[in-house]
Amino acid sequence: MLNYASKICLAPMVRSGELPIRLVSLKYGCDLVWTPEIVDKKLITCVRTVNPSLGTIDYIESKNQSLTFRKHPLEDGKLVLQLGSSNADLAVEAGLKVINDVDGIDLNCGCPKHFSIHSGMGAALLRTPDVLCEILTALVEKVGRPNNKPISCKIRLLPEFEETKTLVERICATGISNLTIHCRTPIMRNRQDPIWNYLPKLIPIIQDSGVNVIINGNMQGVKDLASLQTAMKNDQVGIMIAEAAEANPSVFSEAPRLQKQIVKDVFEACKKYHSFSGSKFLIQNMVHGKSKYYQELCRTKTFADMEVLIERIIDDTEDAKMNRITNRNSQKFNSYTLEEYNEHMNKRGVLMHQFFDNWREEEMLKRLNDDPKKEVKRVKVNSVDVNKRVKIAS
Ligand SMILES: Cc1cc2nc3c(=O)[nH]c(=O)nc-3n(C[C@H](O)[C@H](O)[C@H](O)COP(=O)(O)O)c2cc1C
Repeated sequence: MLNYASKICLAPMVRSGELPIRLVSLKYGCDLVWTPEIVDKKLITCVRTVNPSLGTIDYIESKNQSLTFRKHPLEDGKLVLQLGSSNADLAVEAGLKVINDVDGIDLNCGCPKHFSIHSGMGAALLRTPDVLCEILTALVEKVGRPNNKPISCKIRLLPEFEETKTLVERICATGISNLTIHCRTPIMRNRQDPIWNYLPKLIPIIQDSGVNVIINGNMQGVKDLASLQTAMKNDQVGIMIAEAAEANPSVFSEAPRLQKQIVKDVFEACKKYHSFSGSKFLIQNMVHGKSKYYQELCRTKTFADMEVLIERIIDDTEDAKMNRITNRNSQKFNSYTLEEYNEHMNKRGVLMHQFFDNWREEEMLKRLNDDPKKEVKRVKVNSVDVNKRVKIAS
């Protein structure tokens, strides 16, 4: 049975969390990988096929023969499939279909995008806790337990502490094994710093009910796991990374690779396992828009074009963007040498300590201001401006 404690994980990401990124993340030390959200109805219509030439298991949508999900044996013991659902029966049917090929099933309860919430899925489930818990209970009883596989879910915070706590208590009573908290409210965007105000009160409630916790929201690399654990004095909590890994999946390693090296790694996996258009999207996320290669990359039309370009990038020791580590978070791109990157990550560790050392219940449990148009009044734990942080905390 999958153990989620103290793990560093690749987040579910539609389009981005496809097999090449999952494989490269695992190569650089990621412990567990999530698939992009797959909607229950779509998964149900898929046909499972063994692909002998690639050694993969493929789920192909019967209507248009498109590849919905591809699993590689290197993912064995580490793969969580994320479902989008608003119906317990459909979730169970979809879960049973894939359960033998994955190590756990996760329910997406955090996506705020229209395509998810208009049909009651994603973040809409946070406002329909009866449906949310019915789906989780059904998945635990009918998919997880009979197959000895864990069920988990990923949520966002609600603006009020008490309503978040009540929801979390209900979710933990469904029998799930892990709860991932994306520390933003549903209307917040990734460009906004996540909010950790509720964590010191929420995490013990979750862990005391026997459920593991993973923290998501602007995590930037493996050092953040150790920093967060020591700052929180909690060696069981794990972290999940999305955008930073989308831009450079070697952030799971203590010494992330330069953009040009990582682009090469991802390209090799793409050529083997992914479509050209899907691959181009993945690689565009790794090439800084200000790199002189970005426009050329956008113009490539085949894997062969792309390969020629990537060889030129590898040989170029001058391009400042490709010869550094790009760390994308909160939709900002920053480039570092390895030394600068380590310094940046160490500063984050200091900030995490300061945040939890200075945490004050009466101040932190106030309603979260989640209006993206207003200056959010909260402690900016993720700013690297230590002095500013100290001023706020004092
Ligand atoms: C391209 C992209 C696709 C995403 N798709 C999903 C998804 O399928 N399921 C989900 O729960 N969250 C999804 N998310 C949200 C991430 O999993 C994560 O919660 C969010 O980006 C915050 O993490 P970060 O600050 O490390 O980026 C997506 C995010 C991005 C950037």
